Amino acid sequence: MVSFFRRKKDKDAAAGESGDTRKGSLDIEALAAAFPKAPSAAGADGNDDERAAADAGTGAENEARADEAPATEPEATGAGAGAAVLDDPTPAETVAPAPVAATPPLSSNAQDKPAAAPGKPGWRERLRGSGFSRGLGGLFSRNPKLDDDLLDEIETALITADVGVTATTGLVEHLRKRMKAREFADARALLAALRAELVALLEPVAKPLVIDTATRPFVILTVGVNGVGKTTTIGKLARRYKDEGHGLMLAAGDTFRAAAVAQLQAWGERNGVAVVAQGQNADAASVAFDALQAAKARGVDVLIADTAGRLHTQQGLMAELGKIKRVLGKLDPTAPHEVLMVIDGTTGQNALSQLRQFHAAAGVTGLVVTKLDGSAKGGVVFALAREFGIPIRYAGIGERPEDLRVFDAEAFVDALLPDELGNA
Ligand SMILES: Nc1nc2c(ncn2[C@@H]2O[C@H](COP(=O)(O)OP(=O)(O)OP(=O)(O)O)[C@@H](O)[C@H]2O)c(=O)[nH]1
Repeated sequence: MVSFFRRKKDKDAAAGESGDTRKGSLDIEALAAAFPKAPSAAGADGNDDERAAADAGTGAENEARADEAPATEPEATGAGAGAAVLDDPTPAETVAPAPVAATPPLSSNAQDKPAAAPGKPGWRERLRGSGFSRGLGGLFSRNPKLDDDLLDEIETALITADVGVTATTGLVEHLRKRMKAREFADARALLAALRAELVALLEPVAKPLVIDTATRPFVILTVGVNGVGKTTTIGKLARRYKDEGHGLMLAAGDTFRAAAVAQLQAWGERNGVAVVAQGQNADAASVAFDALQAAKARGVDVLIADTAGRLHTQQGLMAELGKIKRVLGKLDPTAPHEVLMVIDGTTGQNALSQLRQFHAAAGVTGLVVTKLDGSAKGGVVFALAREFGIPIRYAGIGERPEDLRVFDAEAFVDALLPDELGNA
């Protein structure tokens, strides 16, 4: 049987993997529409126009470039921690832990969901609904024959699950060769081989983030497109690192979205972690600068800086990431020590062009793939691994603080594959 995707493959490969901008812009619009935000009043920063366009999902982002140079970069003054060193003299405010009762909910429904079971069973429980799991599960529940049709159907299932044409073709053609060489006794043996190949694809990128305790503070800069879960991930990381005994500070560098600063402060309050903030519309680089100064002065182990979501096509906003990095580098030439890009697992193949652009602008050193629970197809993780080889540090498998797992190639693959093989 020649699958639908086999027929479409050449066309899709040309459009999707060679960076067809028209297709990309449709994906971007869909993404922006999926995470609508009320456009805020435009500030003095020309970047606000880009942000407003992105948040309103107008598709005007390509025209709304902010061409002006980023605002004046703060100088390393040797001033005390938290000192105002900006053109805008708004002092940085360090939020001390507050009563938990005052903390707003993490999100509308996060509180009501049952916690994921710890360890590998949590992966399977959360990823069962993924497109990947459903596609292959349906296939193997029919006891298929070991033949070319089965490989075509596997190919369709993988592409449908966002694995991408290049990665899928590589996997399937290798399995086909092995089948022709009579390596497999039956379909189950083929599935076992598929599992091994999927794990082998992910193993090189399953490299946990190691906090270098000799570097103090170890600075993590989080970046990503709007609404992918950056602030939520920072909250989860704060909980994790605090539990591991690290002294922490957070920098509320998402100064665009009205609720982002409050959201981060809520996470800080809940976990007893100080948050450096200057409020909405402050210069993100200056927040990062103040926060690093404060973290150094206090001897904090880990500083995690949030940034506003930005579409990867918005050149002015992408350049702002470079500015934040440069400003951090004035206080510590080795900072940031990790540029952690958060990617929404439901984004599909558009995640590849996002990562390409963010990597070019900010030098991404690690990934967090979020929202792998629920409706995510899961396959994009394989496409990212194959194309970039950038370490995948964590997987977000829910909204609760404990729903951030160190990325584990075997646990992830087993959670996606039919029950009889997966031992997660
Ligand atoms: N189901 C699920 N939801 C998640 C996960 N991570 C984050 N979210 C949700 O995604 C939504 C957006 O998360 P935020 O942390 O606000 O995203 P952001 O990237 O900071 O957003 P911007 O500031 O607009 O760029 C929230 O409703 C989160 O609860 C995850 O792993 N699974």
